[in-house]
Amino acid sequence: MVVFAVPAEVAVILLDIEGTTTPITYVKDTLFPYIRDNVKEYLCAHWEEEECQQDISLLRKQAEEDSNLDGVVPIPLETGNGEDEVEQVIQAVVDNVHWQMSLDRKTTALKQLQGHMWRAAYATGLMKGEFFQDVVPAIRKWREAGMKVYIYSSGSVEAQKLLFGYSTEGDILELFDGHFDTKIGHKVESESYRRIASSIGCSTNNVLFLTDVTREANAAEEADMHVAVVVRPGNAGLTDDEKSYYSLITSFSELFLPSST
Ligand SMILES: CSCCC(=O)C(=O)COP(=O)(O)O
Ligand SMILES: [Mg+2]
Repeated sequence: MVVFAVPAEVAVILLDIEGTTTPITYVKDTLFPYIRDNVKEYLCAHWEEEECQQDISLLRKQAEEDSNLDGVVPIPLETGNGEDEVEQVIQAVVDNVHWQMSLDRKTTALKQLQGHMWRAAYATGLMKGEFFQDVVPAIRKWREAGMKVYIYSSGSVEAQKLLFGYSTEGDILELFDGHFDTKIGHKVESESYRRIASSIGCSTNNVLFLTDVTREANAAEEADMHVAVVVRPGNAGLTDDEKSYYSLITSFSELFLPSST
């Protein structure tokens, strides 16, 4: 078995979700189709609510920023011109969400709406968060060894809490010391990792970040975090250069903590 020796200065393990704790297939075949299939119905049912209107405002702002991108769907402002106008705005939001999802965009606006939409699906038992089988036992072990464990995902903090709160392993939220999403910055920007360390109250070199995406690993490493790239069934392949440059693990059980020597 391959072993990744966790450096002694590491006190915090920071985890990505999709492709790291959770199969990409769960995200692509369960979470995302739910959004595509239900976004129109959700918007019609919640349109008058403050939270829904805030989500729309954020999506509209994002669409403005995206105005130079191919295929972007602008979201017109509602001027109070009756039901036909509401229907047009709803359709624009639906088309915008579908367009963003077709590109697997990780914008805060899209992720915020998705998090709100998944609430009902988790609460009614329609969906349960899934993890690779090594994940929960390893996190328990790390915590027993005194490690702090945080999540950093493009999925909103609310979506993260649903995934871990309503999972095939029950409610396992107690295993985490905190959650970060793109509100702290994008995962491919090194500044995000500096902000995370500062928010936790440690140095970046006290953190080990586990992710399947080498651009994220690169950004974390630039910020002086330790990184290991997680290779899981269904993840995107790595180039030969990436395979030789990064420390690779295929299971969390391959992490060897200093205290376990
Ligand atoms: C609760 S995470 C839902 C999955 C998701 O929307 C996503 O974008 C996952 O991205 P990650 O940064 O975890 O790879
Ligand atoms: Mg990932």
